[in-house]
Amino acid sequence: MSFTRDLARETASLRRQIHAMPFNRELAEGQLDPAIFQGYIIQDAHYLEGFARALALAASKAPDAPSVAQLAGSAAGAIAVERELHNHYMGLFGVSADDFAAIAPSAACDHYVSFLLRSATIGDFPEAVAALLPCFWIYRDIGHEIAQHSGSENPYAAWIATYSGDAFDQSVARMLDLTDRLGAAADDAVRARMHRAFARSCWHEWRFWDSAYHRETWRQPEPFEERV
Ligand SMILES: Cc1ncc(CN)c(N)n1
Repeated sequence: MSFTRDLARETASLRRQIHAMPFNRELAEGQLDPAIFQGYIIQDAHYLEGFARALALAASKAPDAPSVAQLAGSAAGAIAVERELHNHYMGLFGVSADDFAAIAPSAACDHYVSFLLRSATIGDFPEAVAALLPCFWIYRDIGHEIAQHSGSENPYAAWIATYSGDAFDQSVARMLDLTDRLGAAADDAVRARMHRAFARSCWHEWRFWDSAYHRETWRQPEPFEERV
């Protein structure tokens, strides 16, 4: 069994739950509340910047030039292609650059990005790649599944087309191939770290959609009066 099949088998239950999330079901039907999608897109724009930084950090640790080029290319692609998608929806929703800048990353977004940056900084190269893989793989699978059931009149068609399109497929295939090669060359300890990093990022993907759907904000302490 290939290493990525093994990763898929171990996270199958969580990944099925992600497909069944109300955010993804309602998006597929074109019924997702636009206010929820708007909040998600704003958070995703924050996420993408951190994701691209994590890819660039991982690229700097790659053991060979083709892997450096692959990860650095994915970082550039995330900024160019997915940013354009975000700008498209922010334009539709009337969210200006200043509005965007005034909205802080959510706790879920901050947590996910921090995890990716930590994996790419403190972790070794295989661990960083395993942490980054769900960002590619889960979106491809969700994009394809939704594309099968949804039409061009869906208000989220541009989002669906991006993640079910050929360009995204190709970048996912390259990431899967890289992970398989790293998994095959790794010893048990490295493979165990890769499994942990992969599973944690799958959980972060679930959490990101869950948090967007419930429009979570940072919990704050109640106002507190000092007694003198
Ligand atoms: C949270 C999240 N994860 C993954 C992707 C796809 N790069 C994304 N746009 N947003």
